[in-house]
Order: sequence, then structure tokens, then C-alpha cells
Amino acid sequence: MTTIIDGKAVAKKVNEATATVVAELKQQGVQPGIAVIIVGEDPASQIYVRNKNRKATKLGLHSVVRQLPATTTQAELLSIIDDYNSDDSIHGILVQSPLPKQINEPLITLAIDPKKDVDGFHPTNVGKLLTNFPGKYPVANTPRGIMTLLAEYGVDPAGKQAVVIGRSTIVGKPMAALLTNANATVTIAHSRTQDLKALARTADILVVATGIAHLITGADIKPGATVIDVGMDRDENGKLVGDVDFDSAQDVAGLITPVPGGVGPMTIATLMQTTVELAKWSDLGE
Ligand SMILES: Nc1nc2c(c(=O)[nH]1)N[C@@H](CN(C=O)c1ccc(C(=O)N[C@@H](CCC(=O)O)C(=O)O)cc1)CN2
Repeated sequence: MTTIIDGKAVAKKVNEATATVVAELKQQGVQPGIAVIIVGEDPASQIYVRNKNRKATKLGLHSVVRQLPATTTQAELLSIIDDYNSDDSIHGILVQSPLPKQINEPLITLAIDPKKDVDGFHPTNVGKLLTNFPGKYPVANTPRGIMTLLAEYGVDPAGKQAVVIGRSTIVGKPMAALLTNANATVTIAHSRTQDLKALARTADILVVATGIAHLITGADIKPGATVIDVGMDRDENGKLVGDVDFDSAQDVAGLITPVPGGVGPMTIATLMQTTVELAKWSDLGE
């Protein structure tokens, strides 16, 4: 029997917990605030940012969306980030990715105060994650959301073989670090990996984040494995599909995330959770 992981249901649970914490913080005179900066008109990014703003407002957060033209310069963007760095009503700053070509993304990441880095992409926070540093710091929301899904479905990574296909800063690298910190034995694979499919078949936990529609099929999955699909691709008919061929994979996997409705909903729910934590840590000195 394969279990289909219900990301929407877990996201709802996370959001309910977040709303409770927001209400408690408000009673203590703190309203968590998030600023999302979007540069340009990428249609998918517009939808994600709108959804973030709606969710933040619904949960009782102070939410600011800063829409900038595609022609925005690096200096202009840096100056706006600087303003939010010193704005006490904002606890989390997020610059929506992708950015136009004239913007140097790593320098933008570096400009965000690590204490307001709600994406967890700043090298200070990535370094803390990699070193499993004690204390409180933000961690990238998609991989953190995946760890929540694993916990909710009783999948303990300790001692398991995990294969993460994809080495991005947003997903692959932090995912590998989180699984390592949870005592899995982790291999990061990517476009240059030889015998990728044979490697995938060794995984007890397989995380696929490549952006290649249906790269992984049932034949590439170890029977009973937990399969986490981070892909958001379009098939030849324009339908949203994952990096995993769900139909063939679901006959082999023990647990599997669908696309849509698996990992995706966890990204925004975890973003809200992280924003509220940043507010707690800064305003209440936790
Ligand atoms: N600064 C950042 N930029 C981007 C991030 C990020 O974490 N930080 N992640 C992605 C996009 N993203 C949020 O920004 C995101 C992607 C997908 C979903 C989601 O809910 N997906 C749904 C399907 C939606 C659809 O039908 O199109 C699902 O999988 O069920 C939410 C957020 C890139 N940029």
C-alpha cells in the first residue's frame, strides 16, 4: 500500500499553529511582519507572491509587497533592502527568485540582515545549518517543509540512505544538510552524476529537485522508498507535473508526494512559520 503524502493537509496544520502563535505575540504587543520584494513580471512569481501576501494577511501578519520594475538596478534593490533591514515592523525580508539578469543574486542575499533572512539563504545561516550550529536561525523553507512532511508521516531519516537529486541553494543543498543533521547517509546527485538512476534506486528517501519533468520513473525507485517530488514542470499539454512520473512511481514507492498538493503548499506555510519565529527571536529575545 502506497501512502500519498497530503501536503495541503500538513500545510493547513502548520498554518493553524502559526495563527495561534501570531495571536499570542499580538497580545504581547508584537505583530510579525514580512516584506516580499518582487522584481519584474514573471507570471509564476506574481502568483507565488500574491499567495504569500494573502496567507500572511490571513494569519494576522503585517505583510508588505514591494513590486519593482524589471529594469530595477542592483543599487536600487540594495537600497530598498537596507530600508527593510532597519524597519522594526519587518521581521522577515524575502526577495522573490528568479531575478532579472542585471541583478547579482548572491550579493542581494548577502545584503539581507541574517536575522531577517526569512529564506535562510544568507551564508551566515547556511553556514549555521551546515555546521548544525546550536541556537535559532532561519532555514530554507522548502527543505524545512519537507522535513515537516517526513516527521508528520513518521519517516525518521536516521540511518537511512537518502539521495537528493539537485544541488540548488533553495532546495538541494539545504535539503542534504537537514537530512545529514537528522542522521541520514546523504548523497547529492546532479546533472553530471553518472548512473543517476542506479543511484536513485539505492535511496530509502529520494528527493528530486531538478526541474526536469518525469525524470524519475517507477523503475528508478527502491520498493517501499519515500519519494519527495519538488518539481513544478509543465508536460507537453501544459499540465503541471513533477520531476517524478507519479503514475509509475506510486506502484513502487512506500510514500510519495503528488504534484501539485505535495511539497508546494509546505513552502508558503513554512515561510509564515519562519517569519513568526524571526519576530519571536528578535522582539522577545528568544
Ligand atoms: N525567494 C524565494 N524565491 C522562490 C522560492 C523561495 O522559497 N524563495 N521558491 C520558489 C517558488 N515558491 C515560492 O516562492 C513556491 C512554489 C510553489 C508553490 C506551490 O504552492 N505550488 C503548488 C502548485 C501551484 C500551481 O498550481 O501552480 C503545489 O505544488 O501544489 C508555492 C511557492 C521559487 N522562488
